[in-house]
Amino acid sequence: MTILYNPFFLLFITFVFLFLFRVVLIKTGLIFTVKKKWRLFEDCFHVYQLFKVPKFNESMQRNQLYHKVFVYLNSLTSVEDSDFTNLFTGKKPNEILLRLDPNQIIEDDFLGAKILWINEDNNLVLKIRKADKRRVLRPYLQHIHTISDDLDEKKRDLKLYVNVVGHGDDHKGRWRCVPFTHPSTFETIAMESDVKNKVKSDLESFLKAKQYYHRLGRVWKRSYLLYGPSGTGKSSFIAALANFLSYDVYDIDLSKVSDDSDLKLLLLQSTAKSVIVIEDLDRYLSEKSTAVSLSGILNFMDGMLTSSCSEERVMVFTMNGKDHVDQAVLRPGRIDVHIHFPLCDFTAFKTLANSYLGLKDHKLFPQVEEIFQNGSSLSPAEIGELMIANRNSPSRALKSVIHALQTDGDGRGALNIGRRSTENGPRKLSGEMGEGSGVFGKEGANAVKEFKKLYGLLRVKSSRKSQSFDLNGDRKEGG
Ligand SMILES: Nc1ncnc2c1ncn2[C@@H]1O[C@H](COP(=O)(O)OP(=O)(O)OP(=O)(O)O)[C@@H](O)[C@H]1O
Ligand SMILES: [Mg+2]
Repeated sequence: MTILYNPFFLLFITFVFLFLFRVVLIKTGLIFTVKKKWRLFEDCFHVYQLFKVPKFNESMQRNQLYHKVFVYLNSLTSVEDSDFTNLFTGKKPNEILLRLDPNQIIEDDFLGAKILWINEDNNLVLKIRKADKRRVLRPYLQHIHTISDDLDEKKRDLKLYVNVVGHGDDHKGRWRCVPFTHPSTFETIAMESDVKNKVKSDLESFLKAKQYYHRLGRVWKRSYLLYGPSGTGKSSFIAALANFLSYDVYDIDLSKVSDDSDLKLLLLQSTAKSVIVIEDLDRYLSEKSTAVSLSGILNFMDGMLTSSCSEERVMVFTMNGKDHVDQAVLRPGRIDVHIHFPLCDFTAFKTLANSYLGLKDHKLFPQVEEIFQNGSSLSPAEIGELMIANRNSPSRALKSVIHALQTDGDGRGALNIGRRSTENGPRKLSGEMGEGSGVFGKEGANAVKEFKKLYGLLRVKSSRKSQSFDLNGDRKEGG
C-alpha cells in the first residue's frame, strides 16, 4: 500500500487522469457544449437589437442588400461549422457549395463584436448587441458590400478585348470584346511549382497593397515580362493569370496602333481590374513594325494615363528574348517581375506526360531523361502536340517524343542555355520581392556547346538547386 504515498506514483496518476480528461473533452465534443451553454448564459446579461433585411421591397422587387448579405454569409467559414448547412454541387467539376438553410443561425465577428444572422423565410435577420451597434453597424454593412462585390466579380464571365484599327472620331471606342473562355490555369502549365507559387503570392500581395502604392504616390500596377522561345507557354500563362485574378484581358496589337497618342487612348479606354497584354514586344521594337515610338511605349508602360491611378492593373509583355531590348524598357518599375520560359526539361516533360497521357511513370522515362541530360530539348508545345496525336498509345507517344528529341531537338537544350547566358536585364537586389522586382525561373547560366556533355551534369544540379527563383538573375552553378 505504501506505493499510494509515493509522490512519483501520484504524479503519474495525475498525468494519466489529465490526459484522459482531455481526450474525453475533445472526443465527445463536451467542450463545445460547455462553450455553447456559457454563451447562452452570457447573453442573458446583454440587450440585443434586431435588424431585418427582407428579400423583396414593398413593390415586390428584389432587395439588393439581401442578395449581398446572402452572398457574404455563404462565404463565411463559420457556415462550415454551423448545423444544417446545405451542400450543393457547383458549376465547376467537383465543386461543392455551402448554402444556408432556413432558420439556420450563423455567427460572425467584426471589429471584436459578435454578430448573429438568422435565415428566416424571405428575411435575413441581423442580431447585434446594443452596446456594439453604434460602433460597428455601419462599417460592418460597408464591409459586407465590399466583400460581396468582390465575390460577384470573381463569378462573372471574363472578357477578351482586342484593339481594332481606329477611325477618327469613333465613338464606340477602339476595343472590341468577346467572351474570354481560355481554360488555362496555373495547374495546367508545366513549369516549376516554386515559380508558380511565387507568382501567385506576388499577385496576392499586390492586390492587397492599394494603400501602400497610394502612399508612395505610385500607380497601382504590376508589370510582368514573360520571355522564352516559342511554344513554351507564355500566352497560356497570361490566360492562367487572368483566370486566377478573374480579370478581363486587353490584348494590344501594336500593328493596329496608329501613333503614341492612339496607344494612350487605348490605355485610357481600358477598365480597372484588367490584364493589359502586349505580345512579342521585342519583335515590334527591333523590326520597328509599329507606328508607336519607343518613348510612346515607355510612357505606356509607366501607366501614368490610366483613368484612375488607384485602380489596379496588371501589365504583361512577352518576348522571345530580351538580349537586344533597350534597357529602359526593362528597368525595374517598368518591368517588376521577369519570368523565364525555358524549353522542356525532364521535370516539365513528366508534368506533360502526366496531364496529356495520364502517365506517372513508364519504362521509357529513363531513356527520355538521358536524352534531356545530353542537352536535347523541344518546346512544351512540340512535345504536347506529339502526345495529343498519340494519346491512345502512351508507349507510341513516348517513342515519338524520343525520336523527335533525337532528331529535331538535338542541341536545343544546349542552345537554350547558351542563349540564356547572354540574356541580360536589370539585376535584382535580394529582398526586393514583394513590392520590388524579381526574376522567376532558371536563367543566367554560362555554357557553350563544347560543354554539352557537362551540361547534362549541370542540369541535374540545377534542377535541384534552382527550385527557388533567383532575384540576382544568376545561377551560381552555371558560372
Ligand atoms: N509550359 C507548358 N505547359 C503546358 N502546356 C504548354 C506549355 N507550353 C506550351 N504549352 C502548350 O503549347 C501550346 C502553345 O503554347 P503558348 O501559345 O502558350 O506558347 P507561347 O510561349 O506563347 O508561344 P509563342 O511565343 O509562339 O507565342 C499551348 O496549347 C499550350 O497548351
Ligand atoms: Mg504566345
